Amino acid sequence: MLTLSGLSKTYKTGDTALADVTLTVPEGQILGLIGPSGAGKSTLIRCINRLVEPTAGEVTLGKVNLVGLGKSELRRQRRRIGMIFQEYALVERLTVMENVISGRLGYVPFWRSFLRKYPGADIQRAYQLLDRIGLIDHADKRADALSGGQRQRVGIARALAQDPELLLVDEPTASLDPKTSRQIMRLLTEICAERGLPAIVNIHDVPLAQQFMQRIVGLRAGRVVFDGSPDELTEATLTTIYGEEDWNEMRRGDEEQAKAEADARERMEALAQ
Ligand SMILES: Nc1ncnc2c1ncn2[C@@H]1O[C@H](COP(=O)(O)OP(=O)(O)OP(=O)(O)O)[C@@H](O)[C@H]1O
Repeated sequence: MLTLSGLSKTYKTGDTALADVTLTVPEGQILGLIGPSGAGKSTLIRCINRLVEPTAGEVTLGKVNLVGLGKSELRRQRRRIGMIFQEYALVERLTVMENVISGRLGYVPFWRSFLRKYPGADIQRAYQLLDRIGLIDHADKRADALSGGQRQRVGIARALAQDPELLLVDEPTASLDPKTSRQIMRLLTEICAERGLPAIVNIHDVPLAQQFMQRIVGLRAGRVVFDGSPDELTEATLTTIYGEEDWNEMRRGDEEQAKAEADARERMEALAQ
């Protein structure tokens, strides 16, 4: 379980990105973080593993408050948190398998990783993960030979190789087309459910969040302005989170996207006849 208490962040520039955020994410829950640009979503995710230092508040994972830990203890505690990034952050010239197993880096002595001598159990586990994400046949391919969706699958498997107790996911589908985005979200939610793994997903796509998240937290100007289930997310609440002008614009964008997808489907069907 993850608990944030009074979490705040003011950058040196004077920008207050987070103001007194308090929330608990129980085991197995997948929480979507939505809000306009600059609302503090990335800052929130980065404060949890202290890639950004919070100005005040606590981040408690299990029984450990991560705020205030010294460098080496923080490094150890970070193993408990898997990160999945928008741009996948794979090592392009390494193979799929090597990328997945690099999730074990925090656990093996430096010389072993340098010589690429991972323990047999780690290798076996990495193959199991590759099988789970449907890429076992691509194990020996270089990461740069994969499609965007496949790369994000590798990103997911690498985070899981770490055996995390929490997943932090930063805009996982921002570089993917709508269909692949749904496949990735489905995989992510299934895996969290299988393992009882809690996750916080920074997601800019509201319909995708509504379709896949169990709980949605809306941030605006660093504060939580909505915390509830996807079906409680009404037009009125979305207007509160995004502001009237931005929400209307986003909705128009979504409608145009849906229409473009429907047109493309129709054209494909006509070609197939
Ligand atoms: N390194 C930084 N130094 C100073 N200010 C920052 C820094 N990073 C973020 N900010 C400011 O903090 C606020 C929150 O930014 P953050 O990136 O967390 O928002 P976000 O909701 O993730 O936005 P987006 O959806 O555009 O990525 C913004 O006002 C931003 O300008």
